Amino acid sequence: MASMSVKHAIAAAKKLRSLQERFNPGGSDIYPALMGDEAITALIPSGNPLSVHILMFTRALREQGTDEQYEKFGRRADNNEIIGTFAQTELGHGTYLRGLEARADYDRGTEEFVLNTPKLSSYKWWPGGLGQTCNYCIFVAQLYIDNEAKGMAMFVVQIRDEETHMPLPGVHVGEIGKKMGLNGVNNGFLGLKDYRVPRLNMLMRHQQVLPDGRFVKSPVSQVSYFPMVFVRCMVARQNSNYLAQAATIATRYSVIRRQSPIEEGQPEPKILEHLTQQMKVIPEIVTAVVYRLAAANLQNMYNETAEAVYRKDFSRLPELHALACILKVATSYDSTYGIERLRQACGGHGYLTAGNLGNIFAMAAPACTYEGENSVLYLQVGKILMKNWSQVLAGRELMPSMAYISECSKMTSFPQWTGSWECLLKAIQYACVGSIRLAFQSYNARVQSAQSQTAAVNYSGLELTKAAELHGRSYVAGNFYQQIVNSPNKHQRSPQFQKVLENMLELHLIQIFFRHLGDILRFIRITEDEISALQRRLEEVLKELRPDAVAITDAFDFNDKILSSALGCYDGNVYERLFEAALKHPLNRKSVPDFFEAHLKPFMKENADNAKKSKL
Ligand SMILES: CCCCCCCCCC/C=C\CCCCCC(=O)SCCNC(=O)CCNC(=O)[C@H](O)C(C)(C)COP(=O)(O)OP(=O)(O)OC[C@H]1O[C@@H](n2cnc3c(N)ncnc32)[C@H](O)[C@@H]1OP(=O)(O)O
Ligand SMILES: Cc1cc2nc3c(=O)[nH]c(=O)nc-3n(C[C@H](O)[C@H](O)[C@H](O)COP(=O)(O)OP(=O)(O)OC[C@H]3O[C@@H](n4cnc5c(N)ncnc54)[C@H](O)[C@@H]3O)c2cc1C
Repeated sequence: MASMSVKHAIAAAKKLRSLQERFNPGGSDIYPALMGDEAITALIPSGNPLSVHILMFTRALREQGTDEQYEKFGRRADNNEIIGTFAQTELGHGTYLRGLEARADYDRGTEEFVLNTPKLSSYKWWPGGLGQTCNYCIFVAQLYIDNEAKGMAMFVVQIRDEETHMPLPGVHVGEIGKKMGLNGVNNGFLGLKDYRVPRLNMLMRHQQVLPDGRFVKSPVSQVSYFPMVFVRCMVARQNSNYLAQAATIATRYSVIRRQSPIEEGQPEPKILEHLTQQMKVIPEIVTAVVYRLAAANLQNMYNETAEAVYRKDFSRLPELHALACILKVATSYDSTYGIERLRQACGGHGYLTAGNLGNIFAMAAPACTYEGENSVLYLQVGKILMKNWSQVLAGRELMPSMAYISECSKMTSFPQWTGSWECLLKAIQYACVGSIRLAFQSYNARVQSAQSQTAAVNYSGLELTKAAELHGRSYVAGNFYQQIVNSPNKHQRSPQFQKVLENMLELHLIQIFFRHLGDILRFIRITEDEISALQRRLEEVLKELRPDAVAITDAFDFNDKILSSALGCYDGNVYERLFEAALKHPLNRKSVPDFFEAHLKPFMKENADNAKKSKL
């Protein structure tokens, strides 16, 4: 499987090169890379062994290395002359970066770094492509000068001979084993023993070690985390894509499959006529659209911030970090749960490999873990919200994506309930700010009672993650509302198209309202009649969107090869394709399976003989 994946990945990387030359000759524009990776990722159901090379290795060389280091390593990596990965996570640590054990000791006598993974737990473990594909990596280690820890640093390390691909002396490298999915990625392990690299193999755009061993600190230590921010932004886009693929499959299947008359004596309807089926499928279509728009916004913010960082302007890093965390978590959680809901909406056939929903789930699910485990990133955002609440209390302005927090903090109570879109959006934001306030009271009380910040974060963790989740909902719903209601190109849309978009906004806001009704009722008084009115509107908007469901998913424009699903094929010949896939199963090559003579027949005969004996 790994070699097949590498073969496909190389073919797509060549396509990527031609895309790059067509779209942006000689440039390093990321979009062809992403499209290439999107195509590679979609066309290789077992995952792309070059993903981390494309998305992290090449970018770290560009963003963390000096111009000279880019010339020496980065250009060859961009040109796929060398293939690398990003080796940060260890067997013993993934989340807690300050606990990483791999070390780099500076030897001023030879102007080299001596790299070691001192214990088994220090082995790098998980990096994509590390097992067999890569001959280089970015090796993340704790930097030591005269045995004094200086923090994390990144090193360009060659791990295999470029001609023979043999591991170099001092390198212990291999595959970590079978996973739930992505088994074409050859995630690997890496141990280094007294492995020496020249001083100039440490990426030094932001921090330096001079020949005499003097250390020049980075102006902003977090800029070394920047490669992770990029992938978090990509996860938001990638996982909204996976959800869109699953929604396309389930929607098409739901208008082919007929089951259970709604009226006695009537013919069996398409299952998408059942209201409960509409509630399983249509909200997922809308969620895919909502996150695709949010991910595009985030991508633009990433590009602007990356350019600013290149100019040593780090001012927008904190906001990008907060948004990248919140969107990576929200899209990976909601897409993973959504794909499973869509699989279940396809009944038994949804469980067949030929439907491909299981594989899409297996591709989407690890995004809840990699690039920052989701609850850890929620806690990270919770901490940032605490800092921002202190700013609110001090009357200071907040970053643009948190401006609503200041506005809501000035409201002494929630205005008269109208049920309008603005009202629903404000309710979600108001509940978020109420949750932030409560979390802050708990957190601050702990800090005031002499608990350390880290301990206070831990013991306030449930409230911090709730506040973070509601902040994510507020940001995503607010972004969708702006794009539908206040977009500058709204007038270019046909009235019919605008109506479909507004129906999607209606559904998204009501769905989020009901999902967080408990959180909202904690801070806002809403009557039973007002809630029942929203229930009616939910049923109504599902009915309104039902006729557009297929057209919206067709607009995602996935061809049959990308969907790779007998349930979601464009021509709708589901049963013929399921049967065709079944007949291809190896067990159907013979009428009598080999195990009959070897196992089943003796087993049945032994039971029959025993039965006869017991009668005698
Ligand atoms: C479909 C189209 C797209 C095409 C396909 C795209 C596919 C994309 C996805 C698939 C690709 C590849 C496959 C998967 C690759 C996966 C690769 C990996 O997993 S790499 C390893 C990832 N590991 C992590 O993410 C580690 C998680 N841990 C952390 O990030 C940090 O430990 C922490 C943030 C949890 C804690 O940071 P720490 O410094 O230890 O401590 P503090 O929390 O106190 O933070 C101090 C200070 O720094 C700020 N901060 C933290 N992180 C960042 C950051 N990233 N950027 C900016 N600022 C940061 C934090 O807010 C604090 O600030 P203060 O002001 O001091 O409070
Ligand atoms: C498919 C895949 C691909 C990957 N690719 C790469 C790669 O290319 N390069 C790379 O370097 N890494 C890679 N990783 C590793 C990935 O980045 C880590 O698995 C991830 O960062 C989580 O760290 P961990 O595995 O140590 O989990 P842990 O941090 O051990 O998490 C276990 C549990 O502990 C909890 N926990 C941890 N810390 C805290 C805390 N402070 N507060 C509360 N709870 C906490 C977590 O929430 C979680 O529930 C990959 C992982 C996967 C699954």
